[in-house]
Amino acid sequence: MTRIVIMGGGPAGYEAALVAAQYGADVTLVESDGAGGNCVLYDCVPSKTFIASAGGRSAVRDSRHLGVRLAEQDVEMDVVAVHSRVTGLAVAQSADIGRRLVDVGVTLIEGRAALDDPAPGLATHRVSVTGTDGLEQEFEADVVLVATGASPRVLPSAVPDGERILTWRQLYGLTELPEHLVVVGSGVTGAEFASAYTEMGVRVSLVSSRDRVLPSEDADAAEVIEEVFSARGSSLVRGRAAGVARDGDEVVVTLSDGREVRGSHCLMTVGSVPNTTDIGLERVGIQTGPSGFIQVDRVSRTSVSGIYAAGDCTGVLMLASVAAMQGRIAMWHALGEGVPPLRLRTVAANVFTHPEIATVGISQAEVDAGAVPASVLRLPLATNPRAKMLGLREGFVKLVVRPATGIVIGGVVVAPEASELILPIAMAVQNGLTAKDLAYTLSVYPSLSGSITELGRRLMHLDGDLG
Ligand SMILES: Cc1cc2nc3c(=O)[nH]c(=O)nc-3n(C[C@H](O)[C@H](O)[C@H](O)COP(=O)(O)OP(=O)(O)OC[C@H]3O[C@@H](n4cnc5c(N)ncnc54)[C@H](O)[C@@H]3O)c2cc1C
Ligand SMILES: NC(=O)c1ccc[n+]([C@@H]2O[C@H](COP(=O)([O-])OP(=O)(O)OC[C@H]3O[C@@H](n4cnc5c(N)ncnc54)[C@H](O)[C@@H]3O)[C@@H](O)[C@H]2O)c1
Repeated sequence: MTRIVIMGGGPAGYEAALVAAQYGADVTLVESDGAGGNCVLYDCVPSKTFIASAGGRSAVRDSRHLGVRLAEQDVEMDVVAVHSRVTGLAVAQSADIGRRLVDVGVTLIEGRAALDDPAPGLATHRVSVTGTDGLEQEFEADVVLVATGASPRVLPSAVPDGERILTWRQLYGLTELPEHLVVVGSGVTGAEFASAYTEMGVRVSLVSSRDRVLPSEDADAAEVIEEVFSARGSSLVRGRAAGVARDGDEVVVTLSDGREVRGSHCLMTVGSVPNTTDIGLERVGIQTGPSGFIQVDRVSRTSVSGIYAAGDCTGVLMLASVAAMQGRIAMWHALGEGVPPLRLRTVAANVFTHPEIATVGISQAEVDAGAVPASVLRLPLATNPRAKMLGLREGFVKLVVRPATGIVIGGVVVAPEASELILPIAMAVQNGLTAKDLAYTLSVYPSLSGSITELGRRLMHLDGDLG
């Protein structure tokens, strides 16, 4: 029986464990904080649960246009209830995952694991574990998966104190909503929290070191978010934070050009660093890149035979879905299953702002840069009958289609619940469907997804079939 030790129980680790157990391997999963890892306990799950509460308030505000009379200022956020729902749900989901792992026969150990081979180049590996109870154990393994995730990046000049200068993991300890929140960093994490707090009625200043929020996302989508953000009274401050300090009941964010942004609280969202120190990588000869990420190939192999790595510790698209797939692929590969290498081109991703931004495949930026020949068409949701009925004014659907074949290679949806609407486009990208395939699909009338089939109709001539 193949002995597998998995270090870390986030999506990469626990999904790998489920696959390995299904194949009859002897699986030990070592997790320091709780099954589900950071994803479930501190990052993805808590943030999306928090955002759901913000969405409740937005729904009340947005229903004004529909004739519902309820003053926005009368809708109060019970932040203690919100936070306790967030943490309660995270803990419950972690417990569910833990039970599932034990049910399928995985040995779950609470503790910190490190590679502990006596010398590099051995065929089997050794993992030492320091249990949360202080107990030391050693495990022999034919296969090891390193899935230790990542942690919030801390700037030496802006060290979180857990009271007013916070990482996203410390927000749920607050007993009141911030009066004025300064969010430093306008990547996905920063934009999501800036949006959620804005929707909750908090004044937000978002410090962005780049020309725009969400520099890696579709430019038209980022523009919509910036417009919504300023329409709700929050502000975007362009500049790089050089330091953050407390001044009585205030926080002062000093920008590199000397300007200051003051607020009641500061949320640091300046990225993540991989948890790859003190886990014995150098001992077995595993190389990390300049930022400390473990380098892996598309079947999750590290440079050392028998040791795989998956998820955020590899820096390959830091998403739960990708982490989980890397973990599964590692196990299929290690256990001799024929496995297709990881494909990043078909990953659907979503930014949970209000409205949401969902994307898949080739971006317009790649087309505009000449990297990929394609036609791009955008349809504002304002033209969609269902959007009109719902009173939606912002948002759009965009398709990226190959000329000559009409094959759909990318798309963007900016809409409430864009995360749900992106699936037909993701299926088209995954399966090589054409604009014509979308055009011939009967969507519900009236529906937001009707804009996707309508875009297909407008682009169907690109398949070169003059019929
Ligand atoms: C605020 C935020 C929101 C996000 N929202 C989304 C989202 O909506 N959708 C999405 O797809 N992605 C989202 N992500 C990204 C997603 O959370 C990560 O990609 C995902 O958590 C990666 O999973 P992982 O298994 O690699 O690691 P993690 O979830 O980080 O889990 C790794 C686990 O390993 C443990 N560990 C570390 N070292 C050791 C050791 N030596 N021994 C034992 N255990 C160890 C850690 O404590 C941790 O519990 C979000 C990220 C953030 C920061
Ligand atoms: N909905 C989701 O799927 C979701 C949500 C959150 C995070 N994530 C993933 O997690 C990963 C990390 O995202 P993230 O947003 O936490 O980090 P990030 O590294 O993507 O963004 C951090 C931002 O902070 C900026 N920054 C750094 N130092 C700064 C300074 N001193 N002053 C001002 N700005 C500064 C950077 O320029 C960057 O734009 C991404 O891969 C993301 O996709 C996904």
